[in-house]
Amino acid sequence: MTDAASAAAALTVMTGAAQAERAQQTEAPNAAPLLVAIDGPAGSGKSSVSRAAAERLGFGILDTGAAYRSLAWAAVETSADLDDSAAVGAILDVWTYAITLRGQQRVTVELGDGVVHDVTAAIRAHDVSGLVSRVSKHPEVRERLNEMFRRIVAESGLPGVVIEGRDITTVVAPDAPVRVLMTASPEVRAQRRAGELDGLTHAQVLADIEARDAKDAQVVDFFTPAPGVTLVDTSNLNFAQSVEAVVEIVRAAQGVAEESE
Ligand SMILES: Nc1ncnc2c1ncn2[C@@H]1O[C@H](COP(=O)(O)OP(=O)(O)OP(=O)(O)O)[C@@H](O)[C@H]1O
Ligand SMILES: Nc1ccn([C@@H]2O[C@H](COP(=O)(O)O)[C@@H](O)[C@H]2O)c(=O)n1
Repeated sequence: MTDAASAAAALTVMTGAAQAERAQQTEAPNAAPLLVAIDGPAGSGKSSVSRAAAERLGFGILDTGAAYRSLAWAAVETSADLDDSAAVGAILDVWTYAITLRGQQRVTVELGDGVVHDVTAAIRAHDVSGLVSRVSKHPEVRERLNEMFRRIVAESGLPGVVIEGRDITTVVAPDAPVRVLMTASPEVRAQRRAGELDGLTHAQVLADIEARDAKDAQVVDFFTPAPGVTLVDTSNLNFAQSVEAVVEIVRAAQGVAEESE
């Protein structure tokens, strides 16, 4: 499939100036989607397992880390100080952010100058992973992104959305009918990630993910399940088993909802 065709096949949700214009042209969706909130530390499998589970369920998937990564990418691109909350906020004032909720992930950022950057690959770079905690530590930035996430989900028009990150079960969607904390031991997470990152040893990957988790955990708790949140430890589960575990939790919640109707 060409880039253009795959972008058309996927559902993209825009934010910012372009989103406001689009909202005037389209009708509001009918019902709020069923929300599946998934949190967890780096490399626990949140993104890949959430994506596969969402496909099985016919739901969309919102990867919230992609927005923080895109913001870090944009700060570097515009030489903004990542530690300065106002400078990072100024990017949010002008940017138009778009991410696909179905199909292959595509993330684009426009920084107010009309140039649309496809950052899908760039935001996964090792240096962006090392910088992203510096933008995600700002409470004002988090509040604005959280608003954006809620809007993206509400306007998706989908029957359900799996939304994954660090504070989805606790801050972004604490009332979601399904809330999961996905964990795995640091060694297992590093092992999985090392397979993806050429040139980095297991020890380097382990050090990187532990350092990022430690910084991120100063802002939000994604190690302990909040009350009502189901813990899924994937340390001893293969990929298919992890997906099955999430799908089962969602199906059980759907069954309970149907019984009470
Ligand atoms: N249960 C599992 N068994 C084996 N491999 C897995 C399992 N879950 C995830 N993986 C693999 O582990 C790697 C990391 O998973 P993923 O990118 O989904 O983690 P993540 O929690 O979203 O990480 P990050 O927060 O750093 O983006 C991927 O290569 C994925 O395919
Ligand atoms: N809800 C979230 C999601 C992400 N972050 C920050 O973004 C970084 C990248 O997230 P990945 O899921 O792609 O690894 C992460 O390290 C956090 O700094 C966040 O704060 N809240």
